[in-house]
Amino acid sequence: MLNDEQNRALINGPAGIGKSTVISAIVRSLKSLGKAVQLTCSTGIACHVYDSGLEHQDVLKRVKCTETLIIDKCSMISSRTFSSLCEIMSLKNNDYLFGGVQLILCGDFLQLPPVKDILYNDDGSFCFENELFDQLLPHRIQ
Ligand SMILES: Nc1ncnc2c1ncn2[C@@H]1O[C@H](COP(=O)(O)OP(=O)(O)OP(=O)(O)O)[C@@H](O)[C@H]1O
Repeated sequence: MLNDEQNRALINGPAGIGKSTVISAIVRSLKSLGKAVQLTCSTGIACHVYDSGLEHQDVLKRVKCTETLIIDKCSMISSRTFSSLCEIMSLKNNDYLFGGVQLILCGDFLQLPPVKDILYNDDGSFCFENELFDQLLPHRIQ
């Protein structure tokens, strides 16, 4: 389990290796410790950020109470969406990237890539191509 000094992690591996199983175990463990965990995936994030139908206040409340944010299928999170998420999470605490929440990304960058979206000026580049990614996670994707 991650401690306070291991505040962020990338769980990366090929299809069927057991990433989602590990995530489920992490969620169970963190919840048993009383942590406020939000688990979502790339399609879920699209729903929450753009067209979830939730009242803004509901999203804001959820952002502010989140202690750990887990994003599964992160290969489909574009660089632009990653920046947007970072901005949204800064509503919790503007002093830290992603509002200072514990961030756990999970996925396989050799599976589905982000979807390009001209309407949102999204060129479909990967989240790991975003400079914020380097600041948040020291991992290198080649
Ligand atoms: N330690 C393990 N021992 C045996 N089976 C496992 C183990 N971990 C996971 N599995 C099984 O392997 C299968 C794939 O696991 P899981 O869905 O977690 O993989 P994944 O890496 O998330 O896959 P994908 O990238 O395709 O979403 C599941 O049926 C799961 O129950």
